[in-house]
Amino acid sequence: MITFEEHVVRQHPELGAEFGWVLSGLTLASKKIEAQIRSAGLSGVYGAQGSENVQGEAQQKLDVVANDAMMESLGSRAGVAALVSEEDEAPVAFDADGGKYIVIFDPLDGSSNIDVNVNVGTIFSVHRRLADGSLDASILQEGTKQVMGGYVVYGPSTVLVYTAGDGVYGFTLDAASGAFVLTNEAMVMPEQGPYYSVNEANAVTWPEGFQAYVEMLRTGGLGIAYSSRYIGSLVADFHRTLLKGGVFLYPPTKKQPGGKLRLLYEANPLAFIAEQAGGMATTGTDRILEIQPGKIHQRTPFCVGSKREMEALQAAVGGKA
Ligand SMILES: O=P(O)(O)OC[C@H]1O[C@](O)(COP(=O)(O)O)[C@@H](O)[C@@H]1O
Ligand SMILES: [Mg+2]
Ligand SMILES: [Mg+2]
Repeated sequence: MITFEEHVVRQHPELGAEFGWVLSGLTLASKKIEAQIRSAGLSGVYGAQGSENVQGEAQQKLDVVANDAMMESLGSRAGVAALVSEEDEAPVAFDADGGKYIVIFDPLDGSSNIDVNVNVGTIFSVHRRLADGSLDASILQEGTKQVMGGYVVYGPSTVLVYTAGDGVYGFTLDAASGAFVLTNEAMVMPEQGPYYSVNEANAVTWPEGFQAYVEMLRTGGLGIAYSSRYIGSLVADFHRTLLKGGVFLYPPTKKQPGGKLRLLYEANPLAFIAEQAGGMATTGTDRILEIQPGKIHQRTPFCVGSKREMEALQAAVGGKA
């Protein structure tokens, strides 16, 4: 039995003892979040909090519970310079001078699905604090600089997936031991898959290239009779795409011409995992991991999936293949 912490420390001794603390903070927080989700109906934490986050989105009670769990579990750890959350306007600095790592996260992804008992998750990205830069510069690094990208899906099983740049590994929370145990060694995304995943209600407001692309998938242009799947929890839609192949898209829309999903704590960690698994992640035209972030809550169009579907997308929307 190999646990998540043991796996990372064995594969990446260069990350140092402080990184072990970051890992134990991440697993502690996700176990707290999973326990709250499992008993949400009993403890009355379903529903809206009655407040908005910095992005003007209605916060759910569980968004706040999950954010508190991440802040408490990671903030007290040696090695953490700052935490950046979807739910907080500004970074929260802890050991800004001594801490080596910055953890950026979406504490609970898929909020709109919480009350109906559909899979939700936590997405995280870890950067090194730059020795000679400000905290802001350390936070606003390109996705290629990530030390680790990962997520936890709270589904029928609680599953953690991570990459630190040498492949993708999956772990399942073992209720008996309370540990995330290695269950998916060296995960590889199929080269082509049976599903496309997109909120088609927005189709009429997508740029033309995206409309033509989805129409091409629907009419057998890639030689497969696709099925559509859309959960509306990015983390769960991504997890399926990683395991089964295909493509997930959140194109620009009339309402959100710059895209909906957030670069630092949604797109970047998942793009890192996708590439490490043999897939691709772009805005349609540009590689996600090479975008220079300008602000912490920046949004981006996000397209991720198998090589075959992604190359066809690049061709349809005029990007670099
Ligand atoms: O409802 P839409 O517009 O299809 O958007 C769904 C997307 O929004 C999100 O719920 C946004 O995440 P949060 O719940 O963390 O705000 C993604 O998980 C999902 O992919
Ligand atoms: Mg999210
Ligand atoms: Mg969220």
